[in-house]
This record gives sequence, structure tokens and C-alpha cells, in this order.
Amino acid sequence: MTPTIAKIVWTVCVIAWYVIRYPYERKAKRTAVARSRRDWREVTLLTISLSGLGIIPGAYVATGFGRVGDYAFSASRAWAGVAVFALSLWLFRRTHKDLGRNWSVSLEVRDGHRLVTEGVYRHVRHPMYTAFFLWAVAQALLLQNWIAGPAGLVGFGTLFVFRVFREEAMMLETFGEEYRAYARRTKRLVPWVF
Ligand SMILES: C[S@@+](CC[C@H](N)C(=O)[O-])C[C@H]1O[C@@H](n2cnc3c(N)ncnc32)[C@H](O)[C@@H]1O
Repeated sequence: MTPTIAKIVWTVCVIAWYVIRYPYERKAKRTAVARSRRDWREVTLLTISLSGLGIIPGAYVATGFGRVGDYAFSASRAWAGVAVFALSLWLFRRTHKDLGRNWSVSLEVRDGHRLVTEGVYRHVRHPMYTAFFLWAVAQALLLQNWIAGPAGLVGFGTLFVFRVFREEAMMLETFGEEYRAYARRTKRLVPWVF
């Protein structure tokens, strides 16, 4: 493993993520939105997250930032990044399959929206966010640069912190006691932990 191969792996994994998402994005677009909380705050958070997980690391992969922020490359850290990204992609696929037409990129409730509580949603309420955190960790391990590496954790972490309570409030408003009971028996990100 070399820094160049690590950059190629990051790029291939991001493309693989989009290949997983694309068919669900198309399907979701065909299902009307009944209620939306996609306001300026959501757009800002999505932009911050996209910058940290896509634009900043993408610019680093393309230009190398003139080596500014690079530190000594460790092949074993990069291999750990490959394993974490593989786990993240597996979880992305499972979350998209389980959510199906109920998925939205933002805070939206669709026509005929159903509360999904099975599959990877059985033990955690936000497994797709777990997958994004795994992506961010993998990025930090693969792109060994002080700017591009941690950008994903900062970008996605910001979205998570400012979105998760609003999302849960929206779900509670929509599904009432069903969501309250679901929240009581599940954790947010890691099964049985938190
Ligand atoms: C980007 S998805 C993320 C879903 C979830 N927070 C996760 O991390 O797996 C956000 C949308 O998914 C929908 N959603 C979240 N949890 C859901 C559930 N358990 N069942 C059905 N829809 C859900 C909501 O409509 C929300 O707008």
C-alpha cells in the first residue's frame, strides 16, 4: 500500500457508495413527499457534510495540496482504512435496502411512510449515520493528511449533531407512540452501546 493507492481506494469506495445509493435515490424521487423540514439549516448541514466527505478529500486526491498537511504514511493504517470502508459500504447497502422508499437525503416524510424497525434498524435508529461515521474514520485512515483526513469526521459530525434531534422529533411527531417505543428499545449509532 502506498499513498497513491490509498487515494485510489478512497475514490473507488466513494464511487461504490454512489452506485449503491443511485437506484434508491431514483425510487425515492418517485414517491411524493408528504412533509418536509428541508430548510436553510438542512441545506447548510448537507453542504458542510458534502465538503468534509467529498469536496475537501476529493481536492486532496486530485491535487495533493502541495503536500501541505501530509504526515508519515503508514501502510497498516491505510489497510485498516480499507477494512473500515468495506464495512461502511456493506452497512450503506443494508440501510438502503431496509429503508427502501422511506429513504430521503434530508428531513422528509413521504406518502405512505412506514416506520422501519427491522433489519439493521432492529437495534439502532441511525445505522446510515453509523455508516457515514465509518466512512469518515476510513477517510482519516486512508488519506494521511491533517486537512483531508479528519475533514469527514468534522463535516459529518456537524451534520449529525445538528440534525439527529430534529429528525427524531419529526419521527415522533409522525409515528407517535410507535416511535417512542422504538426509541426506548434501540440505541442511536452502535447496538447496545450508544
Ligand atoms: C438520511 S435518512 C437517515 C435515516 C436514519 N437516520 C439512519 O441513519 O439510518 C433520513 C430520513 O430517513 C427517514 N427515516 C429515519 N429513520 C427511519 C425509520 N426508522 N423508518 C423509516 N424512515 C426513517 C426519515 O424520513 C428521514 O428524513
